[in-house]
Amino acid sequence: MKSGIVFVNLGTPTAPTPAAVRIFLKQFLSDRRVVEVPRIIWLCILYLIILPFRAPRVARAYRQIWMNDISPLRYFSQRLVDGVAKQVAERYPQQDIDFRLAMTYGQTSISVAIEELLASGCERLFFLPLFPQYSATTTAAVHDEITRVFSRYRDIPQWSWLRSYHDHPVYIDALAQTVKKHWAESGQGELLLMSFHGIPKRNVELGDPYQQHCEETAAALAKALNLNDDQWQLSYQSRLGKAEWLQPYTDKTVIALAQSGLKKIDVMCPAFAVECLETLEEIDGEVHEYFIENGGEAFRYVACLNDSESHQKLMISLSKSFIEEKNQLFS
Ligand SMILES: C=CC1=C(C)c2cc3[nH]c(cc4nc(cc5[nH]c(cc1n2)c(C)c5CCC(=O)O)C(CCC(=O)O)=C4C)c(C)c3C=C
Ligand SMILES: [Fe+2]
Ligand SMILES: [Fe+2]
Repeated sequence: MKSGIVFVNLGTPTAPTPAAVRIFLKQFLSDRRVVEVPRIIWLCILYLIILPFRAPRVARAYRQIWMNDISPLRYFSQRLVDGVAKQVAERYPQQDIDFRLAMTYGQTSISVAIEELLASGCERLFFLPLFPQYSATTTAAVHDEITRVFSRYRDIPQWSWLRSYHDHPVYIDALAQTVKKHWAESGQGELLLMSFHGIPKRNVELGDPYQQHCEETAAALAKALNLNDDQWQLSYQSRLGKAEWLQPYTDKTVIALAQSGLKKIDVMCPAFAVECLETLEEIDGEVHEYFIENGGEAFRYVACLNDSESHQKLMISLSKSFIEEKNQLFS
Protein backbone atom coordinates (compact mmCIF):
# COMPACT_ATOMS: atom_id res chain seq x y z
CA MET A 1 0.00 0.00 0.00
CA LYS A 2 1.44 3.35 -1.03
CA SER A 3 1.80 6.05 1.66
CA GLY A 4 2.34 9.80 1.67
CA ILE A 5 4.15 12.04 4.16
CA VAL A 6 3.49 15.79 4.16
CA PHE A 7 5.79 18.18 5.99
CA VAL A 8 3.89 21.39 6.68
CA ASN A 9 5.52 24.75 7.29
CA LEU A 10 3.88 28.14 7.82
CA GLY A 11 4.22 29.62 4.35
CA THR A 12 6.16 32.43 2.74
CA PRO A 13 5.67 34.90 -0.12
CA THR A 14 6.49 33.82 -3.69
CA ALA A 15 8.59 36.97 -4.26
CA PRO A 16 10.07 39.77 -2.12
CA THR A 17 7.67 42.32 -3.57
CA PRO A 18 4.89 44.33 -1.88
CA ALA A 19 2.27 42.61 -4.08
CA ALA A 20 3.42 39.07 -3.21
CA VAL A 21 3.85 39.93 0.49
CA ARG A 22 0.33 41.44 0.51
CA ILE A 23 -1.15 38.20 -0.87
CA PHE A 24 0.71 36.15 1.77
CA LEU A 25 -0.13 38.43 4.71
CA LYS A 26 -3.78 38.69 3.65
CA GLN A 27 -4.29 34.92 3.78
CA PHE A 28 -2.14 34.39 6.89
CA LEU A 29 -3.54 37.22 8.97
CA SER A 30 -7.16 36.53 7.97
CA ASP A 31 -7.00 33.18 9.76
CA ARG A 32 -8.99 33.33 13.01
CA ARG A 33 -6.48 30.93 14.57
CA VAL A 34 -3.72 33.49 14.08
CA VAL A 35 -5.53 36.66 15.12
CA GLU A 36 -8.33 36.46 17.68
CA VAL A 37 -9.19 40.17 17.70
CA PRO A 38 -12.95 40.79 17.04
CA ARG A 39 -13.50 40.44 13.29
CA ILE A 40 -14.74 43.91 12.32
CA ILE A 41 -11.97 45.67 14.25
CA TRP A 42 -9.31 43.32 12.87
CA LEU A 43 -10.45 43.59 9.23
CA CYS A 44 -10.21 47.39 9.48
CA ILE A 45 -6.66 47.13 10.88
CA LEU A 46 -5.66 44.51 8.30
CA TYR A 47 -7.04 46.30 5.22
CA LEU A 48 -6.38 49.91 6.24
CA ILE A 49 -3.02 49.61 8.03
CA ILE A 50 -1.22 46.28 7.71
CA LEU A 51 -1.71 45.47 4.02
CA PRO A 52 -1.02 48.99 2.68
CA PHE A 53 1.78 50.00 5.07
CA ARG A 54 3.37 46.84 6.49
CA ALA A 55 3.58 44.90 3.20
CA PRO A 56 6.09 47.28 1.49
CA ARG A 57 8.26 47.41 4.64
CA VAL A 58 8.19 43.62 5.05
CA ALA A 59 8.96 43.18 1.32
CA ARG A 60 12.13 45.25 1.84
CA ALA A 61 13.07 43.00 4.75
CA TYR A 62 12.49 39.88 2.61
CA ARG A 63 14.71 41.36 -0.12
CA GLN A 64 17.64 41.41 2.34
CA ILE A 65 17.44 37.66 2.95
CA TRP A 66 16.09 36.38 -0.41
CA MET A 67 18.21 33.57 -1.90
CA ASN A 68 18.31 34.18 -5.67
CA ASP A 69 14.75 33.29 -6.59
CA ILE A 70 13.45 31.70 -3.40
CA SER A 71 12.80 32.55 0.26
CA PRO A 72 15.04 30.86 2.86
CA LEU A 73 12.03 29.21 4.48
CA ARG A 74 11.05 27.51 1.21
CA TYR A 75 14.66 26.71 0.26
CA PHE A 76 15.57 24.94 3.52
CA SER A 77 12.16 23.29 3.98
CA GLN A 78 12.31 21.76 0.48
CA ARG A 79 15.91 20.59 0.95
CA LEU A 80 14.92 19.01 4.27
CA VAL A 81 12.03 17.12 2.64
CA ASP A 82 14.23 15.99 -0.28
CA GLY A 83 16.95 14.80 2.12
CA VAL A 84 14.48 12.83 4.23
CA ALA A 85 12.86 11.28 1.11
CA LYS A 86 16.27 10.09 -0.09
CA GLN A 87 17.24 8.62 3.27
CA VAL A 88 13.89 6.88 3.76
CA ALA A 89 14.13 5.36 0.26
CA GLU A 90 17.56 3.94 1.22
CA ARG A 91 16.53 2.73 4.68
CA TYR A 92 13.12 1.33 3.74
CA PRO A 93 13.54 0.07 0.14
CA GLN A 94 10.48 -2.17 0.51
CA GLN A 95 8.19 0.77 1.36
CA ASP A 96 6.47 2.90 -1.27
CA ILE A 97 6.36 6.41 0.22
CA ASP A 98 5.92 9.79 -1.47
CA PHE A 99 6.98 13.03 0.27
CA ARG A 100 5.61 16.55 -0.14
CA LEU A 101 6.28 19.98 1.34
CA ALA A 102 3.10 21.97 1.99
CA MET A 103 2.40 25.37 3.52
CA THR A 104 -0.51 26.41 5.73
CA TYR A 105 -0.63 29.68 3.77
CA GLY A 106 0.39 30.23 0.15
CA GLN A 107 2.00 27.73 -2.17
CA THR A 108 2.11 24.73 -2.16
CA SER A 109 -1.14 24.46 -0.25
CA ILE A 110 -2.07 21.48 1.92
CA SER A 111 -4.99 20.96 -0.46
CA VAL A 112 -2.75 20.58 -3.53
CA ALA A 113 -0.31 18.31 -1.66
CA ILE A 114 -3.19 16.01 -0.64
CA GLU A 115 -4.64 15.97 -4.18
CA GLU A 116 -1.24 15.08 -5.66
CA LEU A 117 -0.56 12.31 -3.17
CA LEU A 118 -3.99 10.74 -3.61
CA ALA A 119 -3.68 11.02 -7.42
CA SER A 120 -0.34 9.18 -7.22
CA GLY A 121 -2.05 6.29 -5.42
CA CYS A 122 -1.35 6.99 -1.73
CA GLU A 123 -3.89 5.32 0.54
CA ARG A 124 -2.61 6.55 3.90
CA LEU A 125 -1.21 9.96 4.79
CA PHE A 126 0.89 11.38 7.62
CA PHE A 127 1.17 15.12 8.30
CA LEU A 128 4.14 16.51 10.19
CA PRO A 129 3.79 20.22 11.05
CA LEU A 130 7.28 21.74 11.32
CA PHE A 131 6.37 23.42 14.63
CA PRO A 132 8.11 21.68 17.53
CA GLN A 133 6.00 23.53 20.14
CA TYR A 134 2.22 23.25 19.82
CA SER A 135 0.30 26.49 19.45
CA ALA A 136 -3.27 27.00 18.29
CA THR A 137 -1.88 29.81 16.09
CA THR A 138 0.25 27.38 14.05
CA THR A 139 -0.39 23.68 14.76
CA ALA A 140 -4.17 23.92 15.12
CA ALA A 141 -4.27 25.97 11.92
CA VAL A 142 -2.63 23.04 10.12
CA HIS A 143 -5.20 20.63 11.60
CA ASP A 144 -8.05 22.96 10.58
CA GLU A 145 -6.81 23.03 7.01
CA ILE A 146 -6.38 19.24 6.75
CA THR A 147 -9.92 18.62 8.02
CA ARG A 148 -11.30 21.43 5.82
CA VAL A 149 -9.78 19.75 2.76
CA PHE A 150 -11.07 16.29 3.73
CA SER A 151 -14.54 17.72 4.39
CA ARG A 152 -14.79 18.02 0.58
CA TYR A 153 -13.90 14.34 0.04
CA ARG A 154 -16.34 11.46 0.00
CA ASP A 155 -13.61 8.82 0.33
CA ILE A 156 -11.28 10.03 3.09
CA PRO A 157 -7.99 8.12 3.34
CA GLN A 158 -6.49 6.82 6.56
CA TRP A 159 -4.56 9.79 8.00
CA SER A 160 -2.64 10.80 11.09
CA TRP A 161 -0.52 13.71 12.25
CA LEU A 162 2.09 14.68 14.79
CA ARG A 163 0.87 17.25 17.28
CA SER A 164 4.23 18.41 18.70
CA TYR A 165 7.77 17.29 19.43
CA HIS A 166 8.98 19.99 21.82
CA ASP A 167 10.54 17.51 24.27
CA HIS A 168 11.41 14.65 21.92
CA PRO A 169 14.92 13.43 22.87
CA VAL A 170 16.08 13.40 19.23
CA TYR A 171 14.94 17.05 18.79
CA ILE A 172 16.73 18.13 21.98
CA ASP A 173 19.82 16.19 20.93
CA ALA A 174 19.79 17.78 17.44
CA LEU A 175 19.61 21.28 19.01
CA ALA A 176 22.37 20.41 21.50
CA GLN A 177 24.64 19.10 18.73
CA THR A 178 24.14 22.34 16.76
CA VAL A 179 25.10 24.46 19.76
CA LYS A 180 28.12 22.27 20.58
CA LYS A 181 29.32 22.51 16.97
CA HIS A 182 28.94 26.31 17.13
CA TRP A 183 30.92 26.43 20.39
CA ALA A 184 33.63 24.17 18.94
CA GLU A 185 34.01 26.51 15.95
CA SER A 186 33.63 29.92 17.63
CA GLY A 187 34.11 29.38 21.36
CA GLN A 188 31.36 29.57 23.99
CA GLY A 189 29.65 32.93 24.63
CA GLU A 190 28.90 34.25 28.11
CA LEU A 191 25.24 33.33 27.75
CA LEU A 192 22.98 31.27 25.45
CA LEU A 193 19.74 33.07 24.60
CA MET A 194 16.92 30.84 23.30
CA SER A 195 14.50 33.10 21.45
CA PHE A 196 11.09 31.63 20.57
CA HIS A 197 8.43 33.21 18.35
CA GLY A 198 5.93 34.96 20.64
CA ILE A 199 2.16 34.76 20.80
CA PRO A 200 -0.31 37.03 22.64
CA LYS A 201 -0.30 36.42 26.41
CA ARG A 202 -4.10 36.13 26.36
CA ASN A 203 -3.86 33.01 24.15
CA VAL A 204 -1.89 31.25 26.88
CA GLU A 205 -4.34 32.42 29.55
CA LEU A 206 -7.12 30.88 27.46
CA GLY A 207 -5.33 27.51 27.35
CA ASP A 208 -2.72 27.52 24.58
CA PRO A 209 0.10 25.21 25.83
CA TYR A 210 2.75 27.01 23.73
CA GLN A 211 4.53 28.77 26.61
CA GLN A 212 4.78 25.54 28.59
CA HIS A 213 6.17 23.74 25.53
CA CYS A 214 8.79 26.48 25.00
CA GLU A 215 9.83 26.33 28.64
CA GLU A 216 10.14 22.54 28.46
CA THR A 217 12.27 22.72 25.29
CA ALA A 218 14.54 25.37 26.82
CA ALA A 219 14.99 23.53 30.13
CA ALA A 220 15.71 20.22 28.36
CA LEU A 221 18.26 21.87 26.06
CA ALA A 222 19.98 23.67 28.96
CA LYS A 223 20.20 20.31 30.76
CA ALA A 224 21.60 18.56 27.66
CA LEU A 225 24.27 21.29 27.43
CA ASN A 226 25.05 21.16 31.19
CA LEU A 227 24.30 24.88 31.52
CA ASN A 228 23.79 26.52 34.91
CA ASP A 229 20.78 28.82 35.36
CA ASP A 230 22.95 31.93 34.87
CA GLN A 231 24.31 30.66 31.54
CA TRP A 232 21.06 30.68 29.55
CA GLN A 233 17.81 32.62 29.13
CA LEU A 234 14.55 32.22 27.26
CA SER A 235 12.79 35.08 25.46
CA TYR A 236 10.01 35.69 22.91
CA GLN A 237 10.39 37.58 19.62
CA SER A 238 8.33 38.87 16.65
CA ARG A 239 5.60 40.71 18.57
CA LEU A 240 2.90 42.27 16.39
CA GLY A 241 0.49 44.97 17.57
CA LYS A 242 -0.13 46.74 20.87
CA ALA A 243 -1.41 43.86 23.05
CA GLU A 244 0.87 42.17 25.56
CA TRP A 245 2.64 39.09 24.19
CA LEU A 246 4.62 36.47 26.06
CA GLN A 247 7.50 38.01 27.99
CA PRO A 248 10.40 38.59 28.31
CA TYR A 249 10.68 40.15 24.84
CA THR A 250 13.83 39.24 22.90
CA ASP A 251 14.75 42.81 21.86
CA LYS A 252 14.47 44.19 25.42
CA THR A 253 16.34 41.16 26.82
CA VAL A 254 19.26 41.62 24.42
CA ILE A 255 19.49 45.36 25.16
CA ALA A 256 19.45 44.64 28.92
CA LEU A 257 22.15 41.97 28.51
CA ALA A 258 24.39 44.39 26.59
CA GLN A 259 23.78 47.19 29.10
CA SER A 260 24.58 44.85 31.99
CA GLY A 261 28.07 44.40 30.51
CA LEU A 262 27.83 41.12 28.60
CA LYS A 263 30.10 41.24 25.55
CA LYS A 264 29.66 37.88 23.79
CA ILE A 265 26.36 36.00 23.54
CA ASP A 266 25.08 33.04 21.51
CA VAL A 267 21.52 33.34 20.22
CA MET A 268 19.36 30.56 18.78
CA CYS A 269 15.72 30.18 17.72
CA PRO A 270 14.54 26.65 18.64
CA ALA A 271 10.90 27.19 17.55
CA PHE A 272 11.95 27.69 13.92
CA ALA A 273 12.68 24.45 12.08
CA VAL A 274 14.40 26.35 9.28
CA GLU A 275 15.79 29.80 8.61
CA CYS A 276 13.23 32.49 7.74
CA LEU A 277 12.55 36.22 7.91
CA GLU A 278 12.17 36.10 11.69
CA THR A 279 15.55 34.47 12.28
CA LEU A 280 17.76 36.02 9.59
CA GLU A 281 16.39 39.55 9.35
CA GLU A 282 14.83 40.09 12.79
CA ILE A 283 17.26 38.20 15.05
CA ASP A 284 20.56 38.20 13.16
CA GLY A 285 19.79 41.64 11.65
CA GLU A 286 17.76 43.98 13.89
CA VAL A 287 18.31 42.37 17.31
CA HIS A 288 21.99 41.79 16.49
CA GLU A 289 22.34 45.56 15.93
CA TYR A 290 20.62 46.38 19.25
CA PHE A 291 23.23 44.30 21.06
CA ILE A 292 26.13 46.09 19.41
CA GLU A 293 24.57 49.56 19.77
CA ASN A 294 24.21 48.98 23.51
CA GLY A 295 27.79 47.96 24.18
CA GLY A 296 27.89 44.28 23.17
CA GLU A 297 30.79 43.07 21.03
CA ALA A 298 29.87 39.68 19.60
CA PHE A 299 26.33 38.51 18.84
CA ARG A 300 26.73 35.00 17.48
CA TYR A 301 23.63 33.62 15.82
CA VAL A 302 23.31 29.81 15.93
CA ALA A 303 21.67 28.54 12.72
CA CYS A 304 18.41 26.57 12.76
CA LEU A 305 18.45 22.82 12.16
CA ASN A 306 17.63 23.53 8.49
CA ASP A 307 18.46 20.62 6.14
CA SER A 308 21.22 19.18 8.36
CA GLU A 309 21.80 15.45 8.80
CA SER A 310 20.59 15.69 12.41
CA HIS A 311 17.34 17.38 11.31
CA GLN A 312 16.75 14.70 8.69
CA LYS A 313 17.37 12.04 11.34
CA LEU A 314 14.87 13.79 13.63
CA MET A 315 12.20 13.88 10.91
CA ILE A 316 12.69 10.15 10.26
CA SER A 317 12.41 9.40 14.01
CA LEU A 318 9.18 11.43 14.18
CA SER A 319 7.75 9.57 11.15
CA LYS A 320 9.08 6.15 12.15
CA SER A 321 5.92 4.72 13.69
CA PHE A 322 3.93 5.77 10.59
CA ILE A 323 6.55 4.35 8.21
CA GLU A 324 6.87 1.07 10.06
CA GLU A 325 3.21 0.69 11.02
CA LYS A 326 1.48 -2.27 9.42
CA ASN A 327 -0.14 -0.91 6.32
CA GLN A 328 -3.57 -2.11 7.33
CA LEU A 329 -4.59 -1.39 10.90
CA PHE A 330 -6.41 -4.69 11.45
CA SER A 331 -4.38 -7.15 9.40
C1 LIG B 1 -0.76 37.76 15.09
C2 LIG B 1 0.28 37.45 14.56
C3 LIG B 1 1.18 36.28 14.61
C4 LIG B 1 1.22 35.15 15.44
C5 LIG B 1 0.30 34.80 16.57
C6 LIG B 1 2.33 34.35 14.97
C7 LIG B 1 2.73 33.12 15.51
C8 LIG B 1 3.77 32.35 15.03
N1 LIG B 1 4.46 32.50 13.84
C9 LIG B 1 5.42 31.51 13.72
C10 LIG B 1 6.35 31.34 12.68
C11 LIG B 1 6.61 32.29 11.69
N2 LIG B 1 6.08 33.53 11.56
C12 LIG B 1 6.61 34.16 10.47
C13 LIG B 1 6.29 35.41 9.98
C14 LIG B 1 5.26 36.21 10.47
N3 LIG B 1 4.51 36.03 11.62
C15 LIG B 1 3.55 37.01 11.73
C16 LIG B 1 2.57 37.13 12.70
C17 LIG B 1 2.26 36.17 13.69
N4 LIG B 1 2.91 35.00 13.94
C18 LIG B 1 3.73 37.88 10.58
C19 LIG B 1 2.86 39.09 10.30
C20 LIG B 1 4.77 37.38 9.81
C21 LIG B 1 5.27 37.92 8.46
C22 LIG B 1 6.38 38.83 8.58
C23 LIG B 1 5.99 40.12 9.23
O1 LIG B 1 5.06 40.79 8.77
O2 LIG B 1 6.64 40.44 10.23
C24 LIG B 1 7.55 33.27 9.85
C25 LIG B 1 8.46 33.59 8.66
C26 LIG B 1 7.89 33.41 7.28
C27 LIG B 1 8.93 33.64 6.20
O3 LIG B 1 8.50 33.77 5.04
O4 LIG B 1 10.12 33.68 6.40
C28 LIG B 1 7.56 32.10 10.60
C29 LIG B 1 8.34 30.85 10.33
C30 LIG B 1 5.31 30.68 14.88
C31 LIG B 1 6.19 29.48 15.15
C32 LIG B 1 4.29 31.20 15.68
C33 LIG B 1 3.72 30.74 16.96
C34 LIG B 1 4.17 29.84 17.71
FE1 LIG C 1 4.77 34.49 12.98
FE1 LIG D 1 9.03 39.98 12.37
